[in-house]
Amino acid sequence: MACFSATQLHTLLWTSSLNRTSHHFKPKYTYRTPKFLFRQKPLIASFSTSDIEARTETKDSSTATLRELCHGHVPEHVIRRVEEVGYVIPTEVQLQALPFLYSGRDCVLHAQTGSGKTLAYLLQILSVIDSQRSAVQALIVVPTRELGMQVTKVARTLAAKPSELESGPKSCTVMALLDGGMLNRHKSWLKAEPPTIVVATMGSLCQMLEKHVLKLDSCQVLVVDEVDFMFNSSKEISSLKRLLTSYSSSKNRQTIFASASIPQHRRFLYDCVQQKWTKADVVHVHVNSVEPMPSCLHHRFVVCTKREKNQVLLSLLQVDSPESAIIFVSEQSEKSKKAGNAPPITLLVDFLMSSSGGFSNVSLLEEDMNFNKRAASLSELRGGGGYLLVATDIAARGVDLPETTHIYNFDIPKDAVNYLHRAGRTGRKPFSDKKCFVTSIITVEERFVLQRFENELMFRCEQLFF
Ligand SMILES: Nc1ncnc2c1ncn2[C@@H]1O[C@H](COP(=O)(O)OP(=O)(O)OP(=O)(O)O)[C@@H](O)[C@H]1O
Repeated sequence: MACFSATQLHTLLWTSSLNRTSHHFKPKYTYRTPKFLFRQKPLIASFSTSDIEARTETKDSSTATLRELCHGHVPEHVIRRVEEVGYVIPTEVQLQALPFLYSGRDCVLHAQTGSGKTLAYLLQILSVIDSQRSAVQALIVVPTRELGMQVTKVARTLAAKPSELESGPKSCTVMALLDGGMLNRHKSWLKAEPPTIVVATMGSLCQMLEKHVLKLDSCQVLVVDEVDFMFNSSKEISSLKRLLTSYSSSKNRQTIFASASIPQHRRFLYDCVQQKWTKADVVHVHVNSVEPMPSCLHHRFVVCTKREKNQVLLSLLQVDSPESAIIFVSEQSEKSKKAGNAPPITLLVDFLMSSSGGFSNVSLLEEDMNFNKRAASLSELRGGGGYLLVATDIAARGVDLPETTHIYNFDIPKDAVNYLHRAGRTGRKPFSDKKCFVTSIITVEERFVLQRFENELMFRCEQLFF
């Protein structure tokens, strides 16, 4: 149990409660493919990382640069722009996936959070599109507006001309078609001069497709980011299947799926081929398959009662004094909403702001905020300086705030996959091994749930005692 006094805060002792030496646990969601599925020659090319290395004629991973990897595939002005932005050395997933992507194969990019999957698929898009042509040639589907805004920003940054190139080819246009956006304006834009790349949430995309405003006849690349989340969402699944099969055909496009978590991936790959979401020779690029989370993450937990949680969080923040942190809070239940209770996230923000610790700079990100407020909240954080973001799980998928060093699970994630994605909001600097911290505040009853996550995701969690 935790007790809190100012003196104790400063004499806090972090003690490991775990003496386990081995953590070779079997992930719960390892899917055993029924033998009959692969009785004949496998329909699916599913390679482990080493298989891919063996089949890829890339340079030695320690010496290849992004320029060398992109040469002959990506236009020179895009390569220069990539370098100007600061991407010089490819990450492992980029090194493994780009040769397959450039060959036109459909790919499932399955690699840790923060491993650079976005740049991998954007480079492929930029290698095939013709910026002189006015037609939607690439479509990127994302689960949230936040991720959509972020991907749009990276795509626009890479598509812009390098600073020294004033003349030269016209750069391609990128449209963000995200829920809550100004869809009427987008309709006129789509009719007048279709953009080259569209980044869309499923809801907005379907509206445009159903009204025949958006046409996918010229779409050469379709990306579904956070694919497991999309297939798991009852709201998205039927539209997504329609997009993959009715609105467009896998024969006429390259299909790329990306996520850090693809539970039962063999089953998923089998479905991809059977349902014709991809072509039969789809490649599964699985990087770091034995270590689902970045190794620079240090996982910790504190056990306390529900009533002590606020105070424990405050103590942790005072002791850690993180420069930039995200605190994850559960969404308010429908029952609590109906009862007219204040959302737990707002109560927590109020508590932090009124606490003696002086957290005046607390930002908030949750589902019920309007589009502009949500956009403003994130761009403020990206503006530089330290931040303390209190968020629901809408910030758990894909959001890239590389300065985040600490994650606090004020409420325990609902499953291991959710833990992985929340934890993955930190440790997002590909070539840095700076330690980042993920701390869960749990009750005694929740300890076994956290233990289950440890087993499934193969990590060890250290208990903090006050
Ligand atoms: N080659 C590179 N060199 C340096 N930084 C890179 C490189 N590729 C990507 N990054 C940076 O790494 C961070 C994470 O990249 P990205 O958002 O694509 O991760 P992700 O694999 O999509 O993660 P998630 O699964 O959490 O969505 C970003 O800040 C990005 O700018």
